[in-house]
Amino acid sequence: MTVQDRIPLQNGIEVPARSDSSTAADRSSVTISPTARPSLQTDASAPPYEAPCIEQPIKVVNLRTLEQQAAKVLPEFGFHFIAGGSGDEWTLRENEMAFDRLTIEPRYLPGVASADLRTTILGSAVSAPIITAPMGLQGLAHSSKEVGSARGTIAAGGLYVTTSVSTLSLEEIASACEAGPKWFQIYVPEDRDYAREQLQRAKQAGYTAIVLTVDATTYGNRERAAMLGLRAPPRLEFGNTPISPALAGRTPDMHKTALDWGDVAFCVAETGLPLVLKGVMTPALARDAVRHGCAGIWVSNHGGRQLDHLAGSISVLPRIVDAVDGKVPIIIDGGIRRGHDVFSAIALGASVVAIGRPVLYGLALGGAKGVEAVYARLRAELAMTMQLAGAGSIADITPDFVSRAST
Ligand SMILES: Cc1cc2nc3c(=O)[nH]c(=O)nc-3n(C[C@H](O)[C@H](O)[C@H](O)COP(=O)(O)O)c2cc1C
Ligand SMILES: O=C(O)C(=O)c1ccccc1
Repeated sequence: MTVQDRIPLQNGIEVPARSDSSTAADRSSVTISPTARPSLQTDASAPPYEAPCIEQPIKVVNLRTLEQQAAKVLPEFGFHFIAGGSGDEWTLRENEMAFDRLTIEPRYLPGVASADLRTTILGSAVSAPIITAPMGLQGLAHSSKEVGSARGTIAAGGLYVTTSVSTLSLEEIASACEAGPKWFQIYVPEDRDYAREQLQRAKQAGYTAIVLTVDATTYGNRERAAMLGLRAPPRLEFGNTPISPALAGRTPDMHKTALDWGDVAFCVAETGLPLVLKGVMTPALARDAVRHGCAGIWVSNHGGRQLDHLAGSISVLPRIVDAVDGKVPIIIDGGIRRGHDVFSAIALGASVVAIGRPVLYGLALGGAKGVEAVYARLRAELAMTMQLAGAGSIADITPDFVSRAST
């Protein structure tokens, strides 16, 4: 069996032939760390990594085929880092498959002239219930890095979530969001002083909520690079290196493994900002989060990149909605590719959805303009779904619109 034969084919994508000339010995140094710290290893002897740099409006037929378009412009390592999941990639596939098992029950003759997609999330107005999920190391996707995805998101009327493991600094990204809504997602650093500095910088830069990701206390079992023999870049840029001289030498991707509710309280105490808990997959955690004062629940399995064999995120949403009982808003991500996926998630009780990989594919293909085109396409599909299903506004999208496919 060749190396390529072992790669699961996702959405019809052919695994490209290896294009570098590294030896097996070189490749054996490119291992993905089995611990959370650091998250990804580099390969000092690999050739420089060159991300796409074209800025252009792009044609988005739909968000699913975008993956194949992006595979053509991204270096192999970057493409598989973005597209891949963990382990057998079962959860990665299940995220989309779980949406595919849902059906819509239309309400005809509702007298709806056109659909109004606008809504709000934690006090921020958005043009549609669609926001950008936090994603690390966007320098792998495009030379404009997070500035491109942030500009595209804000231009589309979305909300941008900056990750603490961004290529650019959280301040540079905040500037790119200008007056648009922005949240800061933190991987709590092991060093308390550095954690405090990051949180205070985020508040200072104008982020209006903290997202605390709980599903990455060690790095997931990502096998694509090893299976394909792909070499990691010689270095990975992290933009949020410490500012205070007392913290010199602290690495942005040294994350605390022993996360607990004390970390939730710490983030709230340091900033006074609303805290959204990301990675909630059980009603029990959702209930606890509400009890501990979280302002929002983010249902996510990290796009199938962390613990494999977690359920598809839409499968757990109804039970989490019941547990939360309307006390705080719910955000959901994972496999949202179609307007009817957004519609179903809202019908089942989410306030907004977040999209991950499609934003990076748009970024790779056209920079900020590419991201804007991704949003435009998904928004257009949602508007069409609402019009045809008979929902005039986001508030109109009630649970009776969705049922399980009886196949
Ligand atoms: C390349 C990449 C990097 C990611 N980095 C982060 C991160 O830094 N923090 C985080 O909470 N989630 C991270 N995620 C997970 C996303 O926030 C999100 O949960 C997931 O991508 C949603 O699924 P989707 O890609 O199917 O839309 C990352 C996902 C991708 C694809
Ligand atoms: O790849 C990821 O999913 C992720 O969360 C991450 C973590 C550290 C650096 C870059 C991305």
